[in-house]
Parts: sequence; C-alpha cells; structure tokens
Amino acid sequence: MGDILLHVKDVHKSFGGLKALTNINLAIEQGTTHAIIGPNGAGKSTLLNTVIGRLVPDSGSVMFGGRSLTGLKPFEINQVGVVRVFQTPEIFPDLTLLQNVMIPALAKKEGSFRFNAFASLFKDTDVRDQALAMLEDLGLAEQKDREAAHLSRGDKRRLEMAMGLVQRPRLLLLDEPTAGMARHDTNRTIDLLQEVKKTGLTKVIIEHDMHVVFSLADRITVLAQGTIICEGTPDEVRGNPKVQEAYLGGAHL
Ligand SMILES: Nc1ncnc2c1ncn2[C@@H]1O[C@H](COP(=O)(O)OP(=O)(O)OP(=O)(O)O)[C@@H](O)[C@H]1O
Repeated sequence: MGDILLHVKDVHKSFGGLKALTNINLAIEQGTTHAIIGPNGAGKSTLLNTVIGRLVPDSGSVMFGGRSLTGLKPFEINQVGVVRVFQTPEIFPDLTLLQNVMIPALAKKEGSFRFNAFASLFKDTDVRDQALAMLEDLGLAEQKDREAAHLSRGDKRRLEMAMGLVQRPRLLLLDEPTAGMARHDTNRTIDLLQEVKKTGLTKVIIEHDMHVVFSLADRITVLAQGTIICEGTPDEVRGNPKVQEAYLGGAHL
C-alpha cells in the first residue's frame, strides 16, 4: 500500500437522535481516485462535510498528510490543500470566466481572499496566465470574457473545476460532479477527470452515476444508513451481495 493522504478514524456524527455516521474509517491512498457511493441519506455528504470542516465529528478524527484537520475552519483546511467542487457550482455569476478562475488563484497566492483589492490584483500577470492556462485545459478559453451566468450547466461545472484545480490541490473532493448532466457532458467530464488522474492528484468522488464511478474509481466505499457496508476495488464491490441489497430498487451496479 502507498502513502495514506487522508485518514478518517472512528468518526461518529449524529443530528439529534439520527446517527448520520457511525464508526467511519477510511484510508485514501495518495494518487488514487476513491469513490464514496450509497443510497440517498446514507451519509455521504455528511462525511464529506466532516473532512472539509463544515461539520465537526462528535468523536473520531480526520488526518490529512499526517496532521489533524479536526477542529480546523473550512478556510484553513482549504489552505492545506483540500479543495471541494460542489454539487451546485459556486461561481461568481456576474464576473467573467477569467475573473472567476483568477479569484481562487489569487487567494492561493495571497493566502486569503482580498475582495477590496480586486482592481489591482486582476492585473497580476502570473495569476492571469495561470487562470488562462487552466481555462485552456478545460476547453473554456474561447469563452474567457463571457459572464459566468450565461454558461451552460455543463460549462458551469467545468468552470468550477477550473477554479478548484487552479489552487493546485493535494486532495480534490468532488460532490456529484455529473449531477444533472446530459450523457454527452457526463462523458466529457469523465474524460477530463481521467486526464486529471494522470497528474497523480488524489481524488474523492461522491457520485450516483455508476457509469462514472466504475470509469474512474480505483477503490469504492459503500455507505448505507451511516455505516460502511463494503469497501474494495470496483470488481469486489460490484459482486458484493450486501451492496446489491442496499441498492435494491435503486441504481444498478
Ligand atoms: N444538518 C442536518 N440536520 C439534521 N439531519 C441531517 C443534516 N444533514 C444531514 N442530515 C440527515 O443525515 C442523514 C445523512 O444525510 P446525507 O446528506 O449525509 O446523506 P447522502 O448520502 O449525502 O444523501 P444524498 O445522496 O441524498 O445526498 C440523512 O438522514 C439526512 O436527513
């Protein structure tokens, strides 16, 4: 086994009487793509939120590259290299694509957002070049001067991906990256994530679309009702009767 980049240890999280996560243990190896799947309400988003600091586990810990993330604020977790791409794109609709990608690139450079200094910061040629290169990589360069609000749904997701990747993350968390996409856009996203995979970036992906999961994942963890019911390679997971049962009437594996 290679180096473990993200280690979730004995995590529990309840909301009132509801046990959203029970005894979760997860070790994500450096350079791999690890999918977390499970029926609605299984606890996938809750797990992701404990990693990025939006939720604090009731007990247990989250270790990243040997340091504890538990108790850190979301922006501090972001600064150590954990970047999340959201299910609903979090972009700045009134700004151009280029400006949208320059903002996280600037934040990375400056260590924090400096909204009142945008006018001068947008002249930073290094950051501009980085943002342009990223738009190029994601096939969005031709639209760089458009306002983000006017993009298609698929392109908004791609823009958000550019905003994530320009921060040169050590760990990229993708929350349903193809939700609501047509098959053509889904396939483009799979291609893009396969390209990203070649760079050695470690990724955790929550996804309902099994075509996406089986196209990308090296390992899969299956959650149901807040517990891990199975973990393994795609072939191991596909053949596991517990997984079939959890999905009964749901997605096909
Ligand atoms: N802030 C909250 N307060 C109360 N209950 C919550 C909260 N967040 C999540 N839950 C509950 O915790 C359980 C797990 O929810 P979670 O959103 O993590 O599941 P999920 O696997 O991401 O589901 P989906 O696939 O539908 O997004 C659900 O029963 C949900 O209703």
